[in-house]
Formats: sequence, C-alpha cells, structure tokens
Amino acid sequence: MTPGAETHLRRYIDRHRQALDLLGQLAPDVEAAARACVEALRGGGKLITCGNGGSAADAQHFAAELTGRYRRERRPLAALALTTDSSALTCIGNDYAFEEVFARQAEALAQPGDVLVGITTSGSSANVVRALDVARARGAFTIALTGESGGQAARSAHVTLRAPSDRTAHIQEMHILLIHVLCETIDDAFVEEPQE
Ligand SMILES: O=C(CO)[C@@H](O)[C@H](O)[C@H](O)[C@H](O)COP(=O)(O)O
Ligand SMILES: [Zn+2]
Repeated sequence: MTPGAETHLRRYIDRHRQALDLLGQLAPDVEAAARACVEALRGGGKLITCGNGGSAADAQHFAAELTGRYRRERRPLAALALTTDSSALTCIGNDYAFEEVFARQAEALAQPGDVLVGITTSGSSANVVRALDVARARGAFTIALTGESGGQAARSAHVTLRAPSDRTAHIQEMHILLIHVLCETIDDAFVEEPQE
C-alpha cells in the first residue's frame, strides 16, 4: 500500500524538525548575504536572481518581493529575475547553449555594486554556476543558495547559504524560508527611510 498524504505530511514535518537546528547555524552566512543585499540596494545597485525549475520560481518570487513588497511598506527596490524573459531564454539557449541562458544576461546586466543570487539545490547546474562566475568577474557580489554539498556554486559564490539536506524538495522548502528571512532583513533596512 502507498503511504498516503498523512504519512507524507508527518515525514516532511519530521524532516523539517530535524533540520531546524542546523538551519540556525547558517545565521552568520545569512547575515553576510543580507548585508550585501542591503549595501547593494542602498548604493543604487540591484539584485539579479536565477535558478532552474522550482528554483526559477524562487528566483522570481525573491525579485518580486523587492520590486513589489514583502511584509511592510517601503519604497520599491531594484531586483530582476533572469528566468522570466522567454525571448532571451530561447534566443540564448538556441543560438549559444542552455548553459549560457543566465550568464549572457548577467554579462549584459551585472555591474559592480549589484548582487547576483544563484539558486541551485544540487549546486551543480551549469547555467547557474556560469551566471555566478560571470557576475563575479564583472565585479558584482555573488550569493549561492544550495543544498548541503554546495557543489561548484559554493566555490563560485562569495557567500553560500547551504540548506542542510541532500533532497531537492526539502532544500527548496528551506530556500524559501531563507529568502523570506533575507526579505525581512531588507525590509528592516528600508522601512525607516522617508517615503517620497
Ligand atoms: O522543483 C523541482 C523539484 O522539486 C524541480 O523543478 C527542480 O527545480 C528541477 O529539477 C531543477 O532543474 C533542479 O536544478 P538544481 O536545483 O539542481 O539547480
Ligand atoms: Zn519543487
């Protein structure tokens, strides 16, 4: 017999309970990532995000929390996801390589003072790793959100937030928590600013 939804639910809850303490150990890295985001946005830079599949959704989610709003009222903040322009994705994927779909956009858009956030649960998606490398070479600060292993993405990024798991779905669930913590910290920095 297959386990059923209740069994799955309990397994997922248990998995999260076990991971929570380890997740707390990421605090210094989360602090460093949040500081880099706030400094970039304060300095007139922007956040650029990318990822594949569920992480593409997370990349868009993160960018939209900033240009739109997260929890508290503040000015709109500069952020864009490299996953949303189907013309750019198909042109670059078709004419160059899928590996280049984010890197070429990063080459066009990333500047010193920006932050590129690459989200990859395996840490080994070549298009995300390439984007981190290109953005870093262009003088942007780079943040990787990965699983426990970190993979090549962790070697390419200035700061890596390693969700303590090797299961894609579980890592993604922790990634969205980490993204919301970053948003909360960014809100802290900008809610007190006088509104225009
Ligand atoms: O959401 C899921 C699985 O939960 C999938 O869409 C998953 O994101 C895709 O398989 C991605 O291609 C995985 O890439 P990555 O996280 O290893 O960089
Ligand atoms: Zn998923």
